[in-house]
Amino acid sequence: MNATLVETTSVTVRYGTATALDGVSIRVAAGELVALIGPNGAGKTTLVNTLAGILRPAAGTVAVRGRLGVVPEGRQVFGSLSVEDNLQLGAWRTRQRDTTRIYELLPDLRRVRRQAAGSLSGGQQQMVAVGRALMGRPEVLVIDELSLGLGPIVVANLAAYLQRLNAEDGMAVLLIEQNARLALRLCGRGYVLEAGRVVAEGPSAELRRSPEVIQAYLGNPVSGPEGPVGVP
Ligand SMILES: Nc1ncnc2c1ncn2[C@@H]1O[C@H](COP(=O)(O)OP(=O)(O)OP(=O)(O)O)[C@@H](O)[C@H]1O
Repeated sequence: MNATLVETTSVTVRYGTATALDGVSIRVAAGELVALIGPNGAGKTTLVNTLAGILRPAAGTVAVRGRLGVVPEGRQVFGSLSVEDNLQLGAWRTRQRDTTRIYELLPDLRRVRRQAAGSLSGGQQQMVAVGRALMGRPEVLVIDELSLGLGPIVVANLAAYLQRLNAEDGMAVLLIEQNARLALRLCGRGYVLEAGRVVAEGPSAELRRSPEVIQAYLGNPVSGPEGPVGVP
């Protein structure tokens, strides 16, 4: 079994008296693509912020053993800064400021590298957010809603970049998504989070056959092997 990079064990997180995560245990090993799906309010962003160390669990443990990169919900690019400067900010930890590899991976960004990030489309801003996280050379990338507000072609392109990074660099990904169809196609394994609890987990192929998952998230069975992701 590959080394564990990210692991939560029975993690509970509260906002005041409200429990947002209730005994959540998940694991991401080196080289894995892992999906975490769930409806609005399930606790997905709370989990991301807990992994990032922004929130502290009331109970349980969080272990992050590899370099962690985070693409936060809503992208949070610096709108008045150029694309290049946004990417450079991602190098604060490694101080390796060479953006060549990022533009190789995300060639659409090269063309707009001098533009203010705030003037870009939603899809381009999401690429900036991904590129900025990649500048930290993460061993595991946590993405909070890759597909939010983006068209299917942009999402398919971004998914293909993630597959490439996973295949070429062995980067692990924890993909947190409301688009279950996309997440369970892209990732080999997944978790279903509902009302702060993991209610199902396993290989994506099994989750895609689960009547509960089909009813709640997919609408109809999704067949075929994992990726490459076409139209989500
Ligand atoms: N700052 C906060 N203060 C109080 N309650 C919060 C806070 N942030 C989130 N919550 C509550 O915690 C629960 C989980 O919220 P969270 O944002 O983690 O869910 P989510 O799965 O990311 O939802 P979405 O898909 O809508 O972004 C929700 O019931 C939410 O109302």
